[in-house]
Amino acid sequence: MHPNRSQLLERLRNTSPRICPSLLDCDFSFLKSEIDDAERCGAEIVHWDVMDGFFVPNFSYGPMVIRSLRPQSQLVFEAHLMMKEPGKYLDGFLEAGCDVITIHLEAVPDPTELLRAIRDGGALAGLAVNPPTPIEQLEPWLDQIDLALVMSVMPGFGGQSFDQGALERMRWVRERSRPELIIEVDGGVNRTTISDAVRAGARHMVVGSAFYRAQDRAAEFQQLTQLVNEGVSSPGAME
Ligand SMILES: O=C(CO)[C@@H](O)[C@H](O)COP(=O)(O)O
Repeated sequence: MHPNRSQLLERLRNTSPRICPSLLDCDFSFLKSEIDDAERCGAEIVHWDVMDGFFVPNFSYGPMVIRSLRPQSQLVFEAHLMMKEPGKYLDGFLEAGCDVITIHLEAVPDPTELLRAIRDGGALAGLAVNPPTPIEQLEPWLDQIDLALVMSVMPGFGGQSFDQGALERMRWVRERSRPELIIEVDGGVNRTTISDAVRAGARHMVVGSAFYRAQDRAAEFQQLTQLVNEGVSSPGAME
């Protein structure tokens, strides 16, 4: 295994659930300090929402922007590729220094080759599913991924409401996957929804608007962390 990959897996596997601020809701004119602010508040990971205007009806940023910020931060960079043709640009994201790269099953119905390329490139491989996609479609790939991203909104925009159906879908993944698979949830995660997400098995909680639009981000991060810890220690929580 690529040394970075094995070290990263070890690091992400061994600790409790984490909050992953989503940069989609930050102030892009201060991108570096917005990433630093996530770190100041206690984050270990930032979530880059990459949108191509085809897979989702919105644009954001690409590998050049991520590459320019990579030397500026020690945080784990996770790229969520909301792209119709992620394979065309995968090398760019690997070269940009992304630590985790997640592609969508809806965009790549047979992701075997791309998942292998992500892992061979030294990153962790994630596979995402949108709310309408039957969760059973993940099953053939569970052994080929490091992270399963269960979307709790239709991707494209921040600030949407959490789809409660994601809870059952995460439980489904948790029951069928090896314990070290990271289950991630993304969309509408906030003080109201985060504990249920943890109880359903989420280990990475992507939080956009609830963090970046908070009046006091450090206090919000702390509050969310407390709710995560309560979710972990309550009945039905992940092992
Ligand atoms: O991938 C996406 C949206 O497509 C998300 O990462 C959002 O950016 C999360 O924002 P909130 O729902 O937390 O406001």
